[in-house]
Amino acid sequence: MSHSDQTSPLEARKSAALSGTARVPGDKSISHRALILGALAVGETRISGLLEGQDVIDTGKAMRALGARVERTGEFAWTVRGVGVAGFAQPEAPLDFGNSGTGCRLAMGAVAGSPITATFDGDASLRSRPMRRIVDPLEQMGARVIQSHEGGRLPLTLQGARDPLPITYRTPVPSAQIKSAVLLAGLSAPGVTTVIEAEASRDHTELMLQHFGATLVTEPEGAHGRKISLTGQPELRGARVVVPADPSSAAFPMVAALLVPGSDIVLTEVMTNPLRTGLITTLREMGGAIEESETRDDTGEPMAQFRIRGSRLRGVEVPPERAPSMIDEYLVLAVAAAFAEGTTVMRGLHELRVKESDRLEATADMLRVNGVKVEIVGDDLIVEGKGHVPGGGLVATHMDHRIAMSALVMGLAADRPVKVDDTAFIATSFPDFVPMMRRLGGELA
Ligand SMILES: O=C(O)C1=C[C@@H](OP(=O)(O)O)[C@@H](O)[C@H](O)C1
Ligand SMILES: C=C(OP(=O)(O)O)C(=O)O
Repeated sequence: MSHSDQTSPLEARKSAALSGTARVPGDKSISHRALILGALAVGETRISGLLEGQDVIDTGKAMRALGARVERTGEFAWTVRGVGVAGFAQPEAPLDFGNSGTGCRLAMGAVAGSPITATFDGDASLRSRPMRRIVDPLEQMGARVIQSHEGGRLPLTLQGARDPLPITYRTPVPSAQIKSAVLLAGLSAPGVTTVIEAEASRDHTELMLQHFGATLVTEPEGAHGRKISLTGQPELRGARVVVPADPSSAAFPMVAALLVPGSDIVLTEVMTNPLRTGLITTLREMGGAIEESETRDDTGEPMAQFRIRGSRLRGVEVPPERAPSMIDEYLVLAVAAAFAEGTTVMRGLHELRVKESDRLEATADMLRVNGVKVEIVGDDLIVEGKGHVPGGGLVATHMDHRIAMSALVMGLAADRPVKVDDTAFIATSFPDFVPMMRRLGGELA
């Protein structure tokens, strides 16, 4: 992304009651998958509601470089003409995934099942993130790392397998990115590729693979896990994909409306896949007034409308098994916890350390510089809620969109303004965050 050399700070101030109706942009996870499966399918895939954030745009560019035809046909409307399973062309230049772990890791899986060699790269944040977790299973399937930076990090050159082997793989951590990479590579292997996860992670890849014509069976595994078996070498056929609004983006106006007294907002068409709704469960346990209506399930993923009203929140304990269903939402939950009465304990957050930034440390710093008492104990985050937040701090974004948005939400309700050093990365996942929050009444300047 070119914006890493220009920073744009912003300040959020205590705002009057938020009101209005908004639809946040399309879901990021589904948008990446629609482009990648469209590129692996035969025929045309028509996507509506695609997230036009930089992360997804970078995935679209990579699919083009691998031989797919990717075109924008209208606002949030895109078509992809795919090359078929294992049909990727050799890219001429390194594939640049910018800030996006999802785009990069899912594309690695897809490339691992094609007889080509591709170099994967990204910005300084993505270059610092672990890739061994992805290439380990892909090497078991026959792909080979030709070159990588220290510790298996980007830039990394991967040679796809000529004859990929189907494997059974137990993911070492709950991660939809690892699971998806193995399944996408498994598309070109003969026989059944199986992924076993001890805790279920988001299942958009599984649902969309079936929508594109693959045969896949999901069974329960233990108390919270799943076993997913994909039959290899299907003919994927281009399909129509309707992308619902992203619950991870909806989280920001949702928490803002709970925190700013007297607020009353509506968020429409928010995806409600149960593997993504941990934040809503938690905010309701804290006493948040969140009403769901107009639930629909006609486009492959469920969605609903939410009315959110200003609420007095109380501290809660969030169990570790809930983490996969709200992994990207802990930053903004920590903000809600800071405004609650009482202590909130969020358990089992080790995966937060390997996101766009070390989100465990960054969240603690964000709260501390704004006068909130917070502690990290092992993998747990403990926030002492005092019913209000002093604010007045400058928050370091660390190339992480969710830190920037969380800090700005905090500033809308804190006693004194909260400033972030750089808002540029918000464009990776929620390009119209600032104008949308302003339309709802948020004071951002
Ligand atoms: O598969 C996906 O679309 C994603 C999976 C999660 O990452 P992990 O698989 O690393 O947990 C999440 O944090 C990311 O924003 C999107
Ligand atoms: C972790 C995230 O994304 P990614 O892994 O795709 O960079 C996120 O959007 O919060």
